[in-house]
Amino acid sequence: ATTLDATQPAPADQREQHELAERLRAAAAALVPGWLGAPLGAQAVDTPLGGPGLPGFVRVGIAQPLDDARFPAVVPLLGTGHLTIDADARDPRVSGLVRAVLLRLLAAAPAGSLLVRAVDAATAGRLFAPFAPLADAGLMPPPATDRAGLRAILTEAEQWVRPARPHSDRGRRHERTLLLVIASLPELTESADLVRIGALAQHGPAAGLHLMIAGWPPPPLTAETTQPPLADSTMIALRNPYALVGDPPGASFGSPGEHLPSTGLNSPVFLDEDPPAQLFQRVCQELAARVNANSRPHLADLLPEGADGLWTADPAEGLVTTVGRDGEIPVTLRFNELTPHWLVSGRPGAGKSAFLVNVIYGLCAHYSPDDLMLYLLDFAEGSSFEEVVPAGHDPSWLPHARVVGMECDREYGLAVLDELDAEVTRRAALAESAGVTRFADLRARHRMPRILCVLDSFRFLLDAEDDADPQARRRLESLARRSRPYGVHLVLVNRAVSDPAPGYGQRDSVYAQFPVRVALPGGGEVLEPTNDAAAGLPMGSAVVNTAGGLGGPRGATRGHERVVQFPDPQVDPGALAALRQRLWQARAADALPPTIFVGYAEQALTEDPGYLAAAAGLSAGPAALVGRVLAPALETAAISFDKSSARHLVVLGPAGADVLDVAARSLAAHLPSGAGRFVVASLAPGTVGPASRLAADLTSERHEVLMVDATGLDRVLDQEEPGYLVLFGLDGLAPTALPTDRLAVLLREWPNRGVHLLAWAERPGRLAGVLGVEPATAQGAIDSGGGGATGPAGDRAAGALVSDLVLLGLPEAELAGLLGRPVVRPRRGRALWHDRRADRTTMIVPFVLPEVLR
Ligand SMILES: Nc1ncnc2c1ncn2[C@@H]1O[C@H](COP(=O)(O)OP(=O)(O)OP(=O)(O)O)[C@@H](O)[C@H]1O
Repeated sequence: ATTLDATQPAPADQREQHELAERLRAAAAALVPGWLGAPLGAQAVDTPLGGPGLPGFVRVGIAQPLDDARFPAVVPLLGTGHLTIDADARDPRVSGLVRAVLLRLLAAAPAGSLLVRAVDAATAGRLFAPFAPLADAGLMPPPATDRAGLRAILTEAEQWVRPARPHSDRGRRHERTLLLVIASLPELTESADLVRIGALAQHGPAAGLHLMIAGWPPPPLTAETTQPPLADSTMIALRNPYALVGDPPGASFGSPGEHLPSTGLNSPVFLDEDPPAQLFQRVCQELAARVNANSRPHLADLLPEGADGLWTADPAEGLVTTVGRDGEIPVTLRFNELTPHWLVSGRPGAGKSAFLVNVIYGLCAHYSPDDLMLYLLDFAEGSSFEEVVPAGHDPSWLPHARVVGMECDREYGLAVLDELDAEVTRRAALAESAGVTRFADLRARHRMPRILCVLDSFRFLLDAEDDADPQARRRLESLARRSRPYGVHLVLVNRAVSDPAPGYGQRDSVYAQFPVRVALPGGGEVLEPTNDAAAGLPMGSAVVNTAGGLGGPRGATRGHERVVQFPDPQVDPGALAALRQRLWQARAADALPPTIFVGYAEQALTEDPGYLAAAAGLSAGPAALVGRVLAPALETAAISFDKSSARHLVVLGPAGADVLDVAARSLAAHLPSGAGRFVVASLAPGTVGPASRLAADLTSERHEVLMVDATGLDRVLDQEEPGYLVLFGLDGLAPTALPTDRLAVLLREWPNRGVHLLAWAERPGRLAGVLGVEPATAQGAIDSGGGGATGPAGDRAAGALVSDLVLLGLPEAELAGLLGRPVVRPRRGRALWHDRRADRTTMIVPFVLPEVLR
């Protein structure tokens, strides 16, 4: 300071001046690195944006105490006080400085941490035109250009400063700072407003508000408009061609008292000039992009904070999760007695899966698998639930998931509803015997999880062919109605494609059970027809309504409805996988993976747990495995052939040969090596190949195998030795070779000798009488043929000659004839397994042969 004070007249020793300038340059490099202090030439374009924290100092120009001694002139601003310039931005040096300082601060502050409000009356806002990209990012709205605009900004700034301002307004991540930049005041700004500015200067810094005002103090036109210098500000006074920089608030450039009172930096300062246009462009666009990316909610916002929060929530009164944010406010939804079920809709690609994944992960992070169990079913093509099951090299699964179904059949969905219904019945009985009515009380006596069942594209469940299936509707409605007090909750998800949309009105008996409505873009039909809150929703947002979609007066605040922004969990698949891993690692030692049902996938015998157990010598007795039962647990469809059971299996239908093949192989796998006796017959054209491959394979497992044709078969039909007859193409046998009545007699006698039939026929044809449901017909055949014993007429179980039928690819009429009642025809890749003894028909996914055998 002393040295600077000695600037004039020219110091005797200029070397000292140069050394000082050198030291000050070094100091500036440390104090205002990068954007804050470097010359804003074109070369600055590549400097990365952002910094570790709010910049405290900024360069305003170059001090030049001597012609050849220069150093950056640096002043404190953010975090300290304000900056005023005595001329307003009509002076190009001032406009250049204002834009340069603003650009430096924006570029150096962490993205989104600095908010700017600007006033520019003199050029009607053009001064700030290069900062326009920041408007959309919410960092800097278009500048105010008149008194009304100025007042609005002052009001906003006063609210910012007001001590009662709730914390949440300030952004949750960074403590944000507001910079009010006045490049030129509107003409005839009233003294009241000038006083407000003065007051803001006084109280601002403590609340994170700073001012940069060009043209302060304003010209003293009247006594009232005469303003003192702003509190806590560094003042810049323009001279020609340089400027003078006053002392910063609470500090001094000079050393007061030693010579004269300090009057600021005792050196002419050449103010920074207007930065090049491409610099504005780069900084503002990148900043806006970053802020947009940061301001989107993240999955982490929906999860409990830290590892301590995992699985600590109490489900007694309900399940709660954050589904998104309304501005800064997290919006939570519940599954409880008031809002037991949700209905979600959106057009394809509207983010339904994203929304669901958020909800599922949010709940699974809060509640332990002892408290929350999931059934997740998707009926359409899609991958909503791929996130919860093992994929690729990642073996983890969500330990809460019991059943995960993708591209599910209706039957599978209905079976899940039945399982849930049975659980509700069980819980109701427990509640009744305990004398309680609320889930919380029931759970206090019997620890049980809340169950959440998500049915994505649920309309497939309700719609059979074209008509709505009243049976499915009834089951869904009954479950939704009864489950309310027992902690069983449903989420129906609709992929809105139909036009006009189906009605989800309050009066509909099913949908009235679903008070929570979530409308994603294109999904407004879950709201009341008069409620247009979902019109024009942008991607990543949703209307959540807890009153069955009810609207309200336009513009009025609706307590039951909010528009939320929700994150896209796929933005960071690594984080999602890490969370799944964490939840998976935390599972109980005896936790079982979910049953995963993939509708389009084939079921391989060689991957079936029942088959694997049998192959490992762990079977309870001989059984033929024909597929997996289309029900939640996907149990193996096993037909037991132990000694006491009088079992025969006939597979009927065009594609049935493989099922017979699989059944015979699985049966052999249940028998100790060498203990089985099989007669394999190829009776229809095209069956020699599979029959002989089967015979060869059974032989190689050291079973006794006899391969025969029609003639050979005749010789073994009457023999006494126990064993299994595996007949490919039973309907290929000429009626003379095996009259129906003889077959009927044999079917009745064989079990007594330990002989069981496993056969495939393409069509029932003449066998229908033997296989069909009408005992009278079958009995008739027996009576007329061999005079065998008659069973009690009408007693299907006793009269059945073939205990088990597997039916696939047969026309509906033929199925109805065989089973004695109308049934839904199984689609490709599905079969009906009819157990005549139990009079039970079950939809199964029949096993396919391993690739090598096809
Ligand atoms: N919150 C979000 N913000 C922005 N993009 C999102 C958001 N959520 C999802 N997306 C994106 O939108 C696309 C569709 O999302 P998603 O698969 O969740 O939609 P969907 O409604 O389930 O689709 P579909 O009806 O085809 O199953 C994806 O590319 C996803 O990354």
